[in-house]
Amino acid sequence: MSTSFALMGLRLDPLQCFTSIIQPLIANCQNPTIPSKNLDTKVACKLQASHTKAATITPVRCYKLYRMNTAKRAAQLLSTQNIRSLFDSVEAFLFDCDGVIWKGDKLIDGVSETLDWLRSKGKKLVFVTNNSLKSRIQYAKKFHSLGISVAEDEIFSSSFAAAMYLKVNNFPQEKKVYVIGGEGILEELQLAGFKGLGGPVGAVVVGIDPRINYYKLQYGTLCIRENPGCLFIATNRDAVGHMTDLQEWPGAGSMVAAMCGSTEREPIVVGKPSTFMMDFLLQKFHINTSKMCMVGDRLDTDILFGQNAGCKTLLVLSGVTTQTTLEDPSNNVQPDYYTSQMSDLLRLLGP
Ligand SMILES: O=C(O)COP(=O)(O)O
Repeated sequence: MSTSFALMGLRLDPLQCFTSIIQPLIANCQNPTIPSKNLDTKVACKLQASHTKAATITPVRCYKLYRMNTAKRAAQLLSTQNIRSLFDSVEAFLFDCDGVIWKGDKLIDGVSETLDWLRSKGKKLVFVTNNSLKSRIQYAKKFHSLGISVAEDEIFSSSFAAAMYLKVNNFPQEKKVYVIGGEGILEELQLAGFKGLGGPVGAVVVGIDPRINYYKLQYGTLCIRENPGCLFIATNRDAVGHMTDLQEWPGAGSMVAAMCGSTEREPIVVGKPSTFMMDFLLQKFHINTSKMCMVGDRLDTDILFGQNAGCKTLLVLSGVTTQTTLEDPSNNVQPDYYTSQMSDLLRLLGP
């Protein structure tokens, strides 16, 4: 028998109740355990929040706690009062690139000095980008051309994630991968031993593609619809990005949406907010995620990625998110801190 829940005048089915209320609540709890996922009869989870004992809770109580929890956790403006505790508790800063480090090919003010200063203070620096146009090697060159020294293995791009997803899932080398996206994906696939041309196609990877056209959509659609078991992988679903300094342009989300429309399938997303890349990051940096701070300009990718992985989170307003969006009542992703741009770390704490 199926059950639905009435919350704030809305009727939610058990799955909606779980994904929109209980999951976010669990993500905010320190030590969650879910004894039962049998949502048809009764939704229950054990909650170990800082101020309550473990208890079985109903969806309504869950919702109230969730509201209390998020209300308490509204983002704090980064200031001289709170920055020290953040800084001292963090061993690694994870930086998103577009909107945090650069916009298009233009470096954001103060980035270079701030990164140098963080390194001089012994902080590990990691760069996590959803933009799949470049491979890790190409990103290292881009950093270099902008006067910043970053090693290839400090960069985690969604192009790399797409190739690693196939690798860890033992994608057969004899099958081919059709790519709607940029050179970065093809280069990472090649480095991982996969081929992008010929047939039979066993996976379609979709990322941002400035040369998207109807033929590519048709070929990708045919592969997914006609080849049994063909994987549909999206590097990311960012709505927009700063492909140039002055404007926001359609992001990979628009190409992925086109493929969802024609295939009537949902993709496996390997970029932020999925924590798939975190496993690779942890192989290099043996640091507990609670000692990491994810710095990003998007709530639904960067900040959610940080939160999903258990990192501290800092939103910068130098990219796509405005303070109005952050404070809008419809926004349910609250970072721990926010500030105008990443160089505020240096301004508030530096010499
Ligand atoms: O360009 C994009 O779509 C996103 O890139 P970012 O993750 O570096 O912000």
